[in-house]
Amino acid sequence: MGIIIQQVSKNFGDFQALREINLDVKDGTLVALLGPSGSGKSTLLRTIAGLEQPDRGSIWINGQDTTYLDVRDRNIGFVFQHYALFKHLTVRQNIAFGLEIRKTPPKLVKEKTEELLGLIQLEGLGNRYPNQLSGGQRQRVALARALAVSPQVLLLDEPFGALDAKVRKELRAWLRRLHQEVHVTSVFVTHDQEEAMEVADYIVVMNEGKIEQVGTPTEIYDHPATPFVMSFVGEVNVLPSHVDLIPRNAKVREGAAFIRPHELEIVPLGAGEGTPAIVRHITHLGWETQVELELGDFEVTAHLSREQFLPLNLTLNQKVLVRSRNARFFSQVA
Ligand SMILES: Nc1ncnc2c1ncn2[C@@H]1O[C@H](COP(=O)(O)OP(=O)(O)OP(=O)(O)O)[C@@H](O)[C@H]1O
Repeated sequence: MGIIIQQVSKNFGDFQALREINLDVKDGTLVALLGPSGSGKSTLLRTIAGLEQPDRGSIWINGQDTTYLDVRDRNIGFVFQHYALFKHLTVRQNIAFGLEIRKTPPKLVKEKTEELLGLIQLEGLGNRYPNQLSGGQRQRVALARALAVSPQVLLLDEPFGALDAKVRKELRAWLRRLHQEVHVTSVFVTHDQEEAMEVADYIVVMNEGKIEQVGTPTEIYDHPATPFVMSFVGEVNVLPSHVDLIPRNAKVREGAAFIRPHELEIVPLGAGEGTPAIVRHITHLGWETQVELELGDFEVTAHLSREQFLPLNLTLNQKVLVRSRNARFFSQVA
């Protein structure tokens, strides 16, 4: 079951926001729509929700054709970037709201509300008002409110976008655990590749209204299907394929070579094979060090772990050798 999107296109005037999207979101999975601003992520999410109508194509939710079904009849839970809690209701009343307007018996409302307060780990804060909560707590309440009515599908549009980096990171881990408990089919929009990697079972990479690739976080990172995906889901050096530092065992193809910074190795002069390079900048990033190197006409960026970096004793303008453990080739550049 889950969500099946078939040949969905959507125009805003002359602008094509979605181009023949085909996507299968398996039942009970958490899928991230990842892409740069304007790539069509929110439009696709809003189309699944019924807040936008596709111009062509169809959307099936749990076996039902919902393409033209009213938004209220889709039984979808929605969480937006900006907390849409009712200010004049307490946390408990906010969570209970959807159940009460559905005329759920009071005993059931109470049970469900307490269960959800436990699930979002805010048991002690049920009587507070939204303005007495932190941003992260408010988003947890928004999620509980969306889950209260047992939606068939949960849609989240940059739910942690307005929060600071530390809280975002905590909430990602929390959402992952929560999803493992509730297993509702969920689609999550983000432009943050780290967030998508950490939270999702599958990532859908979007660009200019099209899907570039669908895969697990590991598949997307290790086997990017296009230069766009390779560049979007992590840093990358793009070099002409004839450049020397490409590993000998790599099958050199036409086009450009894509090398991740952590795939580069630095070797002291005389200590092995490699392409001569000059150290131009060293930046300490905490758990790793970024070294920018000049190789004739090109610059490359290497990321070294502390263990790799310290024994090298690198200094600015030092001559070194550089080589790559890996490279991928694409015929066109992103
Ligand atoms: N109601 C609308 N009318 C006209 N153009 C729109 C409308 N909604 C979206 N668009 C355009 O469609 C494109 C895709 O927008 P969308 O919001 O889906 O992108 P996104 O990938 O979610 O970007 P962001 O991360 O910035 O939210 C954008 O160029 C946007 O300007």
